[in-house]
Amino acid sequence: MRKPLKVALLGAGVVGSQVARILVQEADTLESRIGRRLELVGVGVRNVDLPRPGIDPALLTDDLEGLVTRGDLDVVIELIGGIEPARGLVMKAIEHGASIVSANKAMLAEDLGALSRAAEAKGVDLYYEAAVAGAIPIIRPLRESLVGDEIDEVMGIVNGTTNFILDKMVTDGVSFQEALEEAQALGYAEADPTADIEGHDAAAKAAILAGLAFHTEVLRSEVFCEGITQVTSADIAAAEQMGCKIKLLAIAKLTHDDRIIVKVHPAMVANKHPLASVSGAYNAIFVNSREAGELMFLGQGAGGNPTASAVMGDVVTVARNRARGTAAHFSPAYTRRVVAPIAESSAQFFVSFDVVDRPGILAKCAAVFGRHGVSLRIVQQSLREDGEPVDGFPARLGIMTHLTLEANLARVVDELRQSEFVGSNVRVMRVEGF
Ligand SMILES: NC(=O)C1=CN([C@@H]2O[C@H](COP(=O)(O)OP(=O)(O)OC[C@H]3O[C@@H](n4cnc5c(N)ncnc54)[C@H](O)[C@@H]3O)[C@@H](O)[C@H]2O)C=CC1
Ligand SMILES: N[C@@H](CC=O)C(=O)O
Ligand code: NA
Repeated sequence: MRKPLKVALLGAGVVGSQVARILVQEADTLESRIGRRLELVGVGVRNVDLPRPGIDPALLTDDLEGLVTRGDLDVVIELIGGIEPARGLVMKAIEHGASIVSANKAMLAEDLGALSRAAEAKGVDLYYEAAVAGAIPIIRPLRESLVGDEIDEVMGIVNGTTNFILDKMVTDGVSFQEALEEAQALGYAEADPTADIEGHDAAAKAAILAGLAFHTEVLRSEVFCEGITQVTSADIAAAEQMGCKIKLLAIAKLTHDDRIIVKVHPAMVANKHPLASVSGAYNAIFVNSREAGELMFLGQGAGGNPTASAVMGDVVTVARNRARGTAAHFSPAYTRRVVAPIAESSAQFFVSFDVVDRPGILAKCAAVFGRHGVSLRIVQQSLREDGEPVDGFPARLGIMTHLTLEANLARVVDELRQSEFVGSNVRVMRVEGF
């Protein structure tokens, strides 16, 4: 009989516990698919005394460094999350000859280049399908299936927690906080949910997607990022009135001068666009490429079981390579593309603000947009339903623009905020698919 492949697991939380279960329960099936048995030889945890159903207590250790440096490991599955100590442990595991499977987008968005080069130098694998959009196969399509094509744009919903929250607020009318607590209980949120709601998790995923799509290194710090904490129920109602849903989007696209824009922000998505109907913790990603045209990937973006599916897909692939004595190298950075500043990105916007109700005000407002080269697509005026003027401003204008530069829109908003005929509550939302 051929020797089993030795596997170590770091972290037995929401995802790690499911991966451990599958490794044990499905050992025979996995063996038949790999041609070698997978032997779980250690599970690195913080507290070895906690009961962990389905995991042999003898495998538990809180000495994660000792585990990854024991020298006989074939595969290390990193599921502790966060940048350190995860990065140091993964580097050590690579140095000691283990292939890596990780779901850790925070770490990868910080250091994918260095980790890929270290894995390549050592002749081991680095796979991370679960790091972006949970169960959805998107890393492999970008780095393998589409590598012969030219990608122009990647756009999608890549954070399950925020999609779950926004969806619940609309469909069940629950508060932001209630929806967040439910997402945490269901295992969708990061250990620190600020990463989800402030957009940092989506920004890390956007950096990874952009790097793969455009064959370059993109760091988390280069990604423009706005989360959903500033989205109000009034924004949600305004979006509904316009026939849209608010979604947190991650967008990476080529500019006309071969730079890239990488951004994460909430947007009003027209109901007719397929992203508007992506509900709960589902994620969806559009890829627009020159030869293939438009592709859409949809599935569960968060949760223990869906994420474990993606992790196990990588484990089987890496183990098969290992069994054949090979490794696949996907150094992402074939080129060095510049990430353009957000001010140079274009978008459609919905700008809403309170105004005094006087003859000629609409023209004055339109002139502000015109002065900064922003063309108007739809103009709506509504008097307050309760008839009560807000701070002396009885009417509210909602203006949807045509595609315009972020820098121009910022000048419009500055001027509106300084105008005596506009109230202080100026809201701006980017628009997609309208
Ligand atoms: N939960 C989800 O839906 C998804 C999670 N991920 C990623 O998978 C990874 C794991 O996520 P979850 O399982 O949800 O997190 P979790 O917080 O449920 O589990 C992480 C586990 O690692 C342990 N841990 C953390 N630092 C440690 C250390 N220094 N030493 C020993 N143990 C340590 C924690 O005690 C915890 O039990 C993260 O990188 C996360 O971003 C990726 C896709 C989806
Ligand atoms: N917290 C993340 C988990 C998956 O990456 C999310 O909500 O999408
Ligand atoms: Na994935």
